[in-house]
Amino acid sequence: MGLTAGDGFVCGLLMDSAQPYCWGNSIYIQMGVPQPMVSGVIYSEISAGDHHLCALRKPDNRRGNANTSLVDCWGYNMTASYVFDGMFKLITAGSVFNCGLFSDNGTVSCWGDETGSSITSLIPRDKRFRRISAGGYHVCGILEGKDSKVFCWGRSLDLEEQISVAAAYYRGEGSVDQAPNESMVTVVGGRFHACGIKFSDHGVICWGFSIKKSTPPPTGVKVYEVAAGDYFTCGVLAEKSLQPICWGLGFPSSLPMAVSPGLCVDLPCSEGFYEFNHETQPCKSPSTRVCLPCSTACPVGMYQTSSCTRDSDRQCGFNCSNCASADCFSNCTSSNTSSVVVPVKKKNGKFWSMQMPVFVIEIVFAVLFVFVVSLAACLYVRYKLHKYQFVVRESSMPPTKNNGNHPSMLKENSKIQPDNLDEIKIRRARMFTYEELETATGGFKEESQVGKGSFSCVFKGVLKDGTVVAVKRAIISADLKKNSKEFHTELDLLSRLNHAHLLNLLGYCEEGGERLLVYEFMAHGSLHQHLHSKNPKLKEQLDWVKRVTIAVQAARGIEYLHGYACPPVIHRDIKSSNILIDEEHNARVSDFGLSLLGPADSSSPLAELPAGTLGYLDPEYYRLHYLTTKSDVYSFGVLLLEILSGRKAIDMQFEEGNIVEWAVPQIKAGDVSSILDPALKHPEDPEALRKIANVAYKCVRMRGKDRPSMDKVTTALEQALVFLMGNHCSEQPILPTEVVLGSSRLHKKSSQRSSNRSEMTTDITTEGDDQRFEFRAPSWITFPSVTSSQRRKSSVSEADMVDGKTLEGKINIGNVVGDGGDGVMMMRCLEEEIRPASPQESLFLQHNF
Ligand SMILES: Nc1ncnc2c1ncn2[C@@H]1O[C@H](COP(=O)(O)OP(=O)(O)OP(=O)(O)O)[C@@H](O)[C@H]1O
Repeated sequence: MGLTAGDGFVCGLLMDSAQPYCWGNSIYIQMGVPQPMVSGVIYSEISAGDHHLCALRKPDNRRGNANTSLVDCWGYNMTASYVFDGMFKLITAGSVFNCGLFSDNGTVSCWGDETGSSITSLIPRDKRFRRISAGGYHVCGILEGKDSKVFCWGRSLDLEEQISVAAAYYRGEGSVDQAPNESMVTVVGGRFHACGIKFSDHGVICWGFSIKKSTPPPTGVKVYEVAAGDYFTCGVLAEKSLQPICWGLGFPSSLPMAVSPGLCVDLPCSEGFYEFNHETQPCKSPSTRVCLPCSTACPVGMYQTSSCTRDSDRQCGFNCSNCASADCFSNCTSSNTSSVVVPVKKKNGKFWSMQMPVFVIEIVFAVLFVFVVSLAACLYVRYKLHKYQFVVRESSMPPTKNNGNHPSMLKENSKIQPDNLDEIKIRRARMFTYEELETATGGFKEESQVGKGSFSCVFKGVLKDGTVVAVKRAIISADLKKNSKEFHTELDLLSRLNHAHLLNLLGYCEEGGERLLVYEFMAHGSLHQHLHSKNPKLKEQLDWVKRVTIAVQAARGIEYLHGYACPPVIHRDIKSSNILIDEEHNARVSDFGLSLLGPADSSSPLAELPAGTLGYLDPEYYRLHYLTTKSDVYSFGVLLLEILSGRKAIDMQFEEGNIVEWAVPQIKAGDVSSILDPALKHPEDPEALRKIANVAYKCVRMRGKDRPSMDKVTTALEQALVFLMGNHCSEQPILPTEVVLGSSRLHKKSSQRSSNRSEMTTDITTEGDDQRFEFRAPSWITFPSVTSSQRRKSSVSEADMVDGKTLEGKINIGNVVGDGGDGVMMMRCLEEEIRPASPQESLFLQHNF
C-alpha cells in the first residue's frame, strides 16, 4: 500500500526513496519522513493505525536475511523495529496494533497494544488466510480454500461492555468477530464493523456495530474495491461509473467523480490477473491497463460458466434447478428452473411487463399520499401561527429584560415571528460594523493579537467609548460554512447564557466573509498561558489559592451550563486555553464554538462525532460517540490535573505523555505530592490538594456514569478551597457575584435539592458517588443570585443537619453571614432579579417540567 491514513494524518511512500512521508496534524506522527529512520532503507508497504505508522521493509537479499520480515513502526507506544521469521505478504493496522500475513503459510502475526485489543492471544493458529484486513480492535481475513469464507477475531472486553451500555446508539446484529457465512473477494475493517465484497454478485455486506444514524450499505450494486474509515466504508461502483460511494457515518461529503480500481501497469497483465476494460479508461497510455486479480474459484452453490481470460474475470452461475441459497433464488426465475442462468434481457423484459402496472399504481398512490400529508401539514401550521399571533396580541406585557432572556420565551417567540428569530436570539449582543472593529483593533495589526485558536485569531481592541474588548476574528477559510456554523453556535449560545463565570459576549459582526465576535477583554489571558508559561513568574502568579479558586469558578460556569441552562449545554471543549482570567484573577469559561444543546435528560446521550482537543477528550465520547454532560466532566478532570501538576494534558517530552495515565496511578497509590507542580511550594496542609486530586481522579474515570456530576464536583472543590484557605483568608469574598438569569430548570433543581436533603452525606472526595450531601461554601462567598441564594439557603440548613452539629466549628467559617440580615437582603435581590413567571412562562414550565 502506497498511501495510508491515521487519526489526523496521512502518509505515502515517496517514489524516489521508497520511504514514508507523512503530513497532517498529529502529535504522534510528525510531518515529513518519520524519525528515527535508518538511511538507505526502502519499504514496500505502509499502514497506519490511530496514532502510529508501520512500514514493511523491502527484503534485502544482500544482507542474508532473505527469509525474515522487518517492520519499522513509529508513533504512540509503537516506535521500534520488529523482526519476524518468514516473509510478510502484507501488513495491516488496527487502532493500536499491527499485523502481518506470512506469504508462505498464510498465518498471521500481530504486535502492539495487547491490553486494548487481545489481538495476539486470539489469533486463530489453525487457520490459513489469503488476505487480512484490520479494523479498530479486530482483524478479518479471507480463508484459503475454495470457500473463501471470512473469519474475524479480536475484541476489547472493555469496549464491548461500553458498546452494550451505549446500545441505544449502536445497531448491529452482533460483534464484528461474527462474520457472515459468505464467500468474499475482499474484506476491510472499520472501528467496530467490517465490510466485504461478496463473491456471488460483487455486492457489499457489512457486519458488526454501526452508529444509529449510519446510512446502510448499498444494495443491488457491484463494487470493485472497498476501504473503511472509523465509522464508514467507501466502495468503487463497478459497473457503470467507477464512482465512489460511501455509507455509514462521518464520511467525506465531497467525493471524486471516478476512481480507478487499481494502478495502471504495463501490458500484459501477469498470470491470474485480467485486464480491466472500462469505458472510462482509467489508464492514459494505451500500453497500460489496470490489472485485477481473477477470482480463484466459484463460491459454494455456483459453478464456473467461463474461466478467467485476458479481459474478463471468471464467470460463475447458479444452478437454478438446484437452488440452496437466497441469492440463487433471487437470480433464477420460476419459469426457468431447468436452465442454468436466465438470460438477463429476457428475464428483464418479462419482469417489466408483469410489474409495470403495479409500479404505476404505487406511484399514483405515493403522489396522492404526499399531497394529502402536505396539505394537512400546511393547514396545521397555519392554524398554529394564527393561534400564536393571537396569544401575542393578547399579551399586554411589554418585553422586559428577563422575559426576553428566558430560553423558553425565545423558543415560543421564534415560532411566532420567524423573521425576528435572529433579532431575538442575539438581542443582548450589539451588532458592530466591520469598520468599527477594524478601527478598534488598529486594523487587526499583529501587535493587537493576543491569541490564536484553530479557527480564529483574537485581538485586543478599544471601542470608541473606551471599552477594552477582545475581538475574535474567524480565520477566513474556503470552508465558510464551517466558520459560520461555529460562529453562529457561539453567538447563539452566548446570547442565551448569562453567568459570572462564562465569558460575556458584547457584540458581533457578520459582513461578507468576515465573522467577528466581541467579548469582554480578559486582562490575564488564559489559564493555559499561566500554567505552561516558560516565565516562572507568570507561573507563580497563580498560587494554590488562586488556582483552586479558578477551578471552583470554572466548575461553577460549567455546572451552570449543565444544570441550569435550558436545554443543558455540553461545552465539548473544556481545556485550560478556554479558561480565561480577568483582572482580579477570576475565571471565565469561553469558546462555545463546539458546544451542543444536550438532551434534557443527561442519561440519554447524543450520538455526535467526536470533536474537541486531544488529551481532554472523553474516551467514551471519542470511541463510542457517547456524548453527555459527563464528557465535560472528563475534560474538567484533566483540567484539574493540569492545575495541580502544571503539566500539559499531553506532553510528549515526558515518558508518560498523557497526564491522565501519568497522574491517576500516583493518586490511586496515595502519592499526591509527587504530582504537584514543582513551581509552587507545597502547602503546609496538603489535605485540600489531596481532595482535589481525588475529585480529578473520579472525573477522568473511563465510564461517564462513574464520574460525578458537575454540581458535586463544584461542591467538593469549594470544600477543598475552604480547607486550603484556613481562617485567615475568610474575611473577604474571593468569588465574585454570580448573575444567573431566569432558567426554568432552576425551579426543578431547587425543589429536588430540598427533597433530597435527607439523603445527603458529606463529601464526594470520599469513595462512592451516591453520597449526596452538598457542602456549600461559607457565606463569605457571596451568592446574591437565584441559584446561589437558594444554594446558600439549603447549604446552611444541610450543614446544620450533619450529625446534628453545625459544621462551623469543623471548617472554621470565620465571618459567617447569618441567615438574618444579609440573607433577607439576598432573597430580596433574588426577587428583583427573577420576577414571577409570566403566564406564558408558567405554561412552558408546566409543559416541560
Ligand atoms: N476575551 C479574551 N480576552 C483575552 N484573551 C482572549 C480572549 N479570548 C481569547 N483570548 C486568547 O486567545 C486565545 C485563543 O482563543 P480561542 O478561543 O480563539 O482559541 P482556543 O480555545 O485557544 O483554541 P481552539 O479554538 O483551537 O480551541 C486564548 O487561548 C486566549 O489566550
